[in-house]
Amino acid sequence: MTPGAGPRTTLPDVTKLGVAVIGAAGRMGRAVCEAVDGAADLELVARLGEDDDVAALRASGASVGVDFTVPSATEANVHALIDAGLHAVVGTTGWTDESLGRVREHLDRVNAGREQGLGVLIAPNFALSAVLAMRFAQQAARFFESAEVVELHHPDKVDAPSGTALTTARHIAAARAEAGLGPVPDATEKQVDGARGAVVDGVHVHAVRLRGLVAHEEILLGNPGEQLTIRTDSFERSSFMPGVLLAVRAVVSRPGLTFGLDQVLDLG
Ligand SMILES: NC(=O)C1=CN([C@@H]2O[C@H](COP(=O)(O)OP(=O)(O)OC[C@H]3O[C@@H](n4cnc5c(N)ncnc54)[C@H](OP(=O)(O)O)[C@@H]3O)[C@@H](O)[C@H]2O)C=CC1
Ligand SMILES: O=C(O)C1=N[C@H](C(=O)O)C[C@H](O)C1
Repeated sequence: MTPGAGPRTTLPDVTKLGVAVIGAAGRMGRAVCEAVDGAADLELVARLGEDDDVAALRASGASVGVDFTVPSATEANVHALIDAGLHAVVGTTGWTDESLGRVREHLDRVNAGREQGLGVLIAPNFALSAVLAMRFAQQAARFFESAEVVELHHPDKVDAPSGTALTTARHIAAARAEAGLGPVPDATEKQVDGARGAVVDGVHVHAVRLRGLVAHEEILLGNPGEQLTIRTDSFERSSFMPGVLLAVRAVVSRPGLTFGLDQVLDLG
């Protein structure tokens, strides 16, 4: 574990919220460290990588751990943060109903014995444009016969489809089911494997990987004679930082599990 701001010669500033970043050397981790460093009310007290022990954060002065790592590591990190008595903000992808359920149970158990409960906030996307795109897609879905999701990312991304696209597709599917819509129309009888993308709760999701891109998504909604396209583009990782900082500040007073940044925005 490397102290956040070089060798520390004084105790952490107790008027600031102490933040530890896990995955600190990664693309998002580096941006989060910089954003936390630049926030007057936050103090970056630790940067962790793959070989560091999350349990050591107990004595670091950190109140919140921020995880931007890899899908195979994130759940264990969150349980370790809870065991160390920290709140958690998580942007890493790969969460399922089952892994979310385990975190919820863990929090219930730990919070039963605490005056001030711990919170975990997991968001598939912290960019405001993406959060709004997901919400707009959910609102529009019931009015359209067809719906497909196309996500486009940098080629160094290890998972496909993106966590944002999975969440978008699930929201669209739920809205369609609630409105009593049947399956999307599709006469395909014969295809090269994968040509129609992945199917998430009945919604086709397509993943593009292209050098030069950061994070982008298009939601296509179709009716006879018309189309609605909802598009979000993160051109830079700075787009995620206001949402991450908002989540860090919010999570300390939101005991239990929160899924999605929309939950802390006043979206109605
Ligand atoms: N919610 C959101 O708004 C966003 C979410 N993401 C998601 O965040 C995650 C990270 O993305 P990105 O920063 O681009 O990925 P990177 O590969 O750049 O960074 C991941 C970092 O995690 C480290 N790491 C791997 N395993 C562990 C572990 N067990 N404990 C601690 N650190 C570990 C890696 O170290 P090493 O390289 O040494 O293995 C690396 O430094 C992805 O799941 C991505 O989809 C990305 C952007 C926005
Ligand atoms: O890996 C990325 O870059 C991103 N991952 C998240 C996802 O999978 O949805 C969020 C954003 O799309 C960037």
